Parts: sequence; structure tokens; C-alpha cells
Amino acid sequence: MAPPTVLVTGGAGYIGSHTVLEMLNAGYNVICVDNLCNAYSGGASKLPEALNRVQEITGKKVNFYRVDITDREQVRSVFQEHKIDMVAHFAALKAVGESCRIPLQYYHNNMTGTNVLLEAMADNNVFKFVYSSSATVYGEPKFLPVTEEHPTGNCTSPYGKTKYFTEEILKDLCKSDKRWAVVSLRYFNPVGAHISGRIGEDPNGEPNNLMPYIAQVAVGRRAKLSVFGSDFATKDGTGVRDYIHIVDLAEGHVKALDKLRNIAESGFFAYNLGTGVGCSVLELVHAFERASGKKVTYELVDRRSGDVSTCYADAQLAETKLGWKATRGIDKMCEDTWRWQSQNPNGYANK
Ligand SMILES: NC(=O)c1ccc[n+]([C@@H]2O[C@H](COP(=O)([O-])OP(=O)(O)OC[C@H]3O[C@@H](n4cnc5c(N)ncnc54)[C@H](O)[C@@H]3O)[C@@H](O)[C@H]2O)c1
Ligand SMILES: CC(=O)N[C@H]1[C@@H](OP(=O)(O)OP(=O)(O)OC[C@H]2O[C@@H](n3ccc(=O)[nH]c3=O)[C@H](O)[C@@H]2O)O[C@H](CO)[C@H](O)[C@@H]1O
Repeated sequence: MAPPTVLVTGGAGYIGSHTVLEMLNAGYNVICVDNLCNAYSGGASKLPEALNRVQEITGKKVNFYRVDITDREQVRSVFQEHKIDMVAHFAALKAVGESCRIPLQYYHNNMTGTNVLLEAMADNNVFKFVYSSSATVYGEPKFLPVTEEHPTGNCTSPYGKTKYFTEEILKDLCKSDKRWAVVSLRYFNPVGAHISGRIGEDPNGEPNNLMPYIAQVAVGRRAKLSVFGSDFATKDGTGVRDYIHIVDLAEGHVKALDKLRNIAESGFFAYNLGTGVGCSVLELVHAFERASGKKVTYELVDRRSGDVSTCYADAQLAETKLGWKATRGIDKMCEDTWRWQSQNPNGYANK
């Protein structure tokens, strides 16, 4: 039987590129689309640099189209060109603070873009869908560890709401038509890089998230880290999160695709992708110092508005239903981030 062909939206981004790599290694054919609004496109190749490197690492071909998923015609033309079996949907805008400043752009990109994609799928009889959701759908945790049964929807930012609203649309769609089979993967805090050091996280401008900030301080691009809040009710007063290695996360997607490929079952299924282990900001700083041999200068500052104190996953359901479990710990996350950051101090741009 020919290997299934998966359309990957946002495949040039951080999580998309790592997942494409694991999908190729697992034998899937991959068609990537990305509008490159948050991915480095430079170089002589027509491929975005991350995918160029994915090809180099895997020795396999990535089909790439520069497509904006909000553009109906562009999306349709990809479905006309290729016989798609399943879709893995990563494309989205994802900066929490920015989403509060420009909510309409977030709703247009993330909601309209997803609707256009789902309509094109239905028109082409493609009903298997893996969605990039987030622990942000749980809002402030009411209990820990957070299971998939935890209520969703109490999101504080427009970004978070787009993740929650999309899940609601997907549930309605699955209720309305039994041909749909949807897996929504709720990521906790993805960090790290591929072991080769060739692909990794390359944020535009000042990083919003902790790990890339730490890495840029260690490599000398930024003077110091601001630690947001030291008076939380946690082991050392700093915020606690469930960091998950990007390769574990990528493998979770392959497991989800394997499940969709092999089941006749339809419906909406949500799974947490996390490790179940909470790590504080200062624990991560110290782990990174050990892994890199560099000092990470920091100062304790006020809390960032909207931040919860502690959030970590119960990831048992993904283990039971998908046969997936995270295996890489904090030290490995730091080691691999450092290999990527030290070999590519300016990310994909060779400046
Ligand atoms: N990184 C995280 O911490 C995290 C956590 C939870 C969920 N997620 C979700 O995972 C997905 C991937 O996140 P990431 O960290 O890889 O982000 P990313 O920005 O690196 O990747 C997203 C990619 O989508 C592309 N894109 C955005 N809008 C598009 C559009 N309209 N048409 C085509 N391409 C478009 C961007 O150019 C980018 O390459 C997103 O849906 C995000 O919300 C990320
Ligand atoms: C409010 C916010 O942005 N939430 C998003 C952010 O969650 P998180 O806030 O969980 O991730 P993060 O990496 O922004 O922060 C992790 C922890 O580090 C702390 N921290 C972060 C940056 C920094 O410069 N200094 C510092 O101390 C922060 O207060 C928190 O305790 O990312 C997630 C994915 O990874 C989701 O997309 C969340 O919706």
C-alpha cells in the first residue's frame, strides 16, 4: 500500500518542521504549505531554510508551496494538485501579547484560515485532521495535573480563544458528519531542538517564551533574563510549567497520524502532550547553565499579567490511546537547545 500523503500547514515553523522530519522518517509523504509570515525563507533554495535542512537530515523530499491558508483559491489548488489523505494543521499566529493588540488579525488568520482549510478538506473528501491545540485552552488550572476532562474555555487572550473556539468548531463538525476523525493535541510547553542542531526554534525579535530567551542570554545575544514573578506558591516562588521536548512532541503527531490512518472510528479526540513533570523558571535556568557551561544572568521582576502559577499535564490518556509517552527530560531539552543555539547564534539567518 502506498504511504499516506499528509498536508502539513505551517510546516516551515518550529513545531511543523520538527514534525515533518519525524513524519518523513516514519514513511509518510509530506506536502507542506506555509505563507512564511513567521519562518525564515532566505537562501538560494526555494524551500524555507528549516525545510531545506529537514531534507538534508532525512535525505527525503519535502514538497513545499508558499500558500496562505486564508486564501481559498491557493488552498484548493494544493488539493487539486495532490491526493491528500490526512491534514496536520500547525499554521497559526501564536504570540499571546500581540493577539491582545491585534485581535482581528488573530481571529482572521487562525479562525478563518482553519475554516477555509476544513472546507477544502470536505470538498475533497479528506476527513482526517490533527490539530495543534494548547494547554492554554484550560485557562487557570482548577486542579493538577490537568487531565483532558478539565473544563476548557476560560482563556484570557484572543490567541488562547482561537485555540478553544477551533476545538469547539471541530467538535461540532464531528457531531454533524460521522466521516470526520479529529485528534486535537494540547501541547504543554514545547522546547528543545533536533539532536543534529540543524533545526530549532528561531523566534522573530525578542522571544516571548522562556527557553529561547534563556538560550539567547547564554549565547550573548541578550544581556539578562527577566524572571516574571518570584512570589508564586511554588517550590522557589517562580512559575512552574510542563516543558516537553520538541522531538517527543513531534513523535506524538506521528502516533496521532498512525491512529487516524488505522482506525475506522470517527469523532473528536483531545490528548495532552506533556511530561507530567513541573519545572520552575529557576530550575530551567540552572539546568541550562549545566548543559551549556554558560552563566545565564537573570533578575527577578514583577509577574507577567495573565501568567498562572503552576501548570502541568496528566499525559496518561495519550499513553493509553496513542501509545505515546515523552521520554526526554529537562537536561536533554537544554542540551539540544544549546547545540542549536550555539551552532546557529542568529537562528536560520546567517547574519
Ligand atoms: N510553540 C508553542 O509553544 C505552542 C504551544 C501550543 C500550541 N502551539 C501551536 O502549534 C502551532 C505551531 O506553532 P509553532 O510554535 O511552530 O509556531 P511557528 O510560528 O514557528 O509556526 C507556525 C507557522 O505557520 C505559518 N503561518 C501562520 N499563519 C499562516 C497562514 N495564514 N497561512 C500559512 N502559513 C501560516 C508561519 O509562517 C509559521 O511558519 C500553532 O498552531 C501554535 O498555536 C504552539
Ligand atoms: C501568557 C503566555 O504567554 N502564555 C503562552 C505561553 O505559556 P507560558 O507562559 O507557559 O510559556 P512561557 O515560555 O512564556 O513562560 C514559561 C514560564 O517562564 C516565565 N518567563 C517567561 C519568559 C521570560 O522572559 N521570563 C519568564 O520568567 C513565565 O512567567 C512562565 O512562568 O506559551 C505557551 C506555549 O509555550 C502557550 O502558547 C501560552 O498560551
